[in-house]
Amino acid sequence: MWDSAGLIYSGTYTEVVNTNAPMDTIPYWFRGTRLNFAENILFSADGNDPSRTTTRNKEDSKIAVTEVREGNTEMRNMSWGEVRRRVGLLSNAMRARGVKKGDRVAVVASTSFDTFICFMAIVSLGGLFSSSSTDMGSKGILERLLQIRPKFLFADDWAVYNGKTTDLRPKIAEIVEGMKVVQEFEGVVLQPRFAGRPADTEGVPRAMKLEKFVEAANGDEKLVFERVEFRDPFIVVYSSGTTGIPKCIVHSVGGVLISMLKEEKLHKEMGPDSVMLQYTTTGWIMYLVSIQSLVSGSRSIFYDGSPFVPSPQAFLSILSTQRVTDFGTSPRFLHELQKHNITPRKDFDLSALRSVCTTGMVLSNALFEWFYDTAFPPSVHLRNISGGTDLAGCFGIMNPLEPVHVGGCQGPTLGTRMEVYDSLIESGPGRAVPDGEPGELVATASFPNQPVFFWGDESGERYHSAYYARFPHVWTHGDFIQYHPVTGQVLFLGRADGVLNPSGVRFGSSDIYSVIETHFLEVADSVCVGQRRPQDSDESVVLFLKMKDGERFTDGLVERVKRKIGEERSKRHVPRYVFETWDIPATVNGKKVELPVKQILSGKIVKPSGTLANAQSLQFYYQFAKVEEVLQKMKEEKERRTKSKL
Ligand SMILES: CC(=O)CC(=O)SCCNC(=O)CCNC(=O)[C@H](O)C(C)(C)COP(=O)(O)OP(=O)(O)OC[C@H]1O[C@@H](n2cnc3c(N)ncnc32)[C@H](O)[C@@H]1OP(=O)(O)O
Repeated sequence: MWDSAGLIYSGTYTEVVNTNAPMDTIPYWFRGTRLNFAENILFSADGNDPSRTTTRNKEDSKIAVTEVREGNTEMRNMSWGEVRRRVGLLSNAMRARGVKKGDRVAVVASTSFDTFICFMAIVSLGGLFSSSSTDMGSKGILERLLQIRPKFLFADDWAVYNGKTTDLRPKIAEIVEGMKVVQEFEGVVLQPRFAGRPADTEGVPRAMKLEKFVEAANGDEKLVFERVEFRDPFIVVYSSGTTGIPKCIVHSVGGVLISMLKEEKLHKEMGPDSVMLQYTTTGWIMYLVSIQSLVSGSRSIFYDGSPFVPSPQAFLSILSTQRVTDFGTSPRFLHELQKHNITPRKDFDLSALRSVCTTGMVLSNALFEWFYDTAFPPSVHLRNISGGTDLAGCFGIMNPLEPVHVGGCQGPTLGTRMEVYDSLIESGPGRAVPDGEPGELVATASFPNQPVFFWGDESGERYHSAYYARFPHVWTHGDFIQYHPVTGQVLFLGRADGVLNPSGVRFGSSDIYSVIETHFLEVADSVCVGQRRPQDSDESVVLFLKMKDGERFTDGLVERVKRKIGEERSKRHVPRYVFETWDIPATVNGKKVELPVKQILSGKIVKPSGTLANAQSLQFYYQFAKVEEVLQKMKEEKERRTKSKL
């Protein structure tokens, strides 16, 4: 890949990687080379000299990015020339305001041009970019920002989603208040959601408008790229587990670039004529995917808003009007189309469309069938992929050389030694299962896009325990998988941990527990799991509350819990069901155990592990495998009580 990828870099390496170093020591790849992320996105390499750049396939007048806002009424193009000029201007403004290599700039914003320009500007200086979406609550955002301590926060002034317009300034003001303790934080830059109509900064302390911020560049649009070492960091992304604050996962410039080029060139065959529309918010790793397609000179369309408003058809019409070649979406979106009998191939000109990529949750077999039987032209490549934030890439991925079979992903990604380990082995050296049997997804050798560290985790302990605690020197990803014995496709059978995943939006149960622990002192303990039974098309989040002695579980409490989670995290975090429980399974060491509860709710019979201190507690949860019956009983009970009161 190094020789053929077309990277822009300087320096040379003597060793690709030390293959004798265990992967948990995060071996150095391509040591001695220097490169810049933004430079590789904004230019192409000169074929004769990789340290020189050209604008080949990225000519000044060619359209680089298109911005489409909910409802399709706001649609704008930006050429490569303008992108470069605006990145130059903003990066010079940042430099003039003291931003330098290693500094962090965060955004809370939509997938707009402004966010993209900001991303490129900070990384052109050798700084780190980090984005959160506007639907996140201020508490969740602060948990991230207080860890990474950005110099500036770029934030949208307004958001439009589901037909609703929200003034984000009160939320931003709360964030600024929370950031008081961060010495290096210089303030907020408000990005205008409505082009040419920036909101005033009143009510938001330490804020200035974007147009004011760029004045510091004095009109200087010249781009100067700081080439950094291959494994220097350029982005921080986040994931939450079952305990503690979010993990701030730091990825390296070189690792992600080479992995991206591998995906774009070999797995996806993207080129300068490709047009990519990836539906995402800035809070998901798919945002990086919407940027990565630019590396090969493709055009990327940034959509902002709900794909269902004003109608799924309005959203789908972008595929034909913009001649989209590669569309990225989610199983949940395809399911909605199927549910509403929408057949894109009948209603739209999809002659440009080459592929539809789905990710985030398992794509059901029924959707594979529907996709080809009913919905999309047979020539379109259905590409289901799986990977994640932790690797800014994929484990299971598309393969243009082989057929698509129903279920899972076509195969493993190149350059990553992915294996399946026996899931019954809980610790100590792992063992690969015989071919075709299910087990834990692991990586047994270093790959370039391993994250380099977690921000703020000086000892490396959190990093180590996130991936390497189960099997020594082996990355355990947390997915149960199986290679199909005949086709070799990778079947994803579910998460091996308590990560929640409704509609493909992932978050950790700790996001929920911290809200309960902070605001609901009448609750003694809680357990939050995802329920997805064979008959369910999506995962439901179910929260159980154990009340303190003498405290009552009431409808009012449920309502307050849901409201608070919505405010502090996001509406996407709000549990579908909240029930009372009497006991929460825990290990003999007192650690709450979610997995058996999740499995029971999802219709499985669980053999309790010997490490459970209160195995009998599991019995209570079996009734919720038929949650509809529980709800019906509760309703009847309530009616009976109301009647007897009357
Ligand atoms: C390689 C890998 O493996 C990597 C990955 O997995 S990356 C993760 C990939 N995941 C995905 O792509 C996720 C796919 N899912 C989706 O895109 C969305 O669930 C969906 C768009 C399909 C569903 O949308 P939806 O039905 O509107 O629900 P959702 O978007 O969840 O909205 C829920 C609530 O949040 C609100 N909301 C969402 N975004 C908002 C925003 N920016 N501002 C304000 N409110 C917002 C909505 O208004 C809604 O509230 P109301 O009910 O009061 O209206």
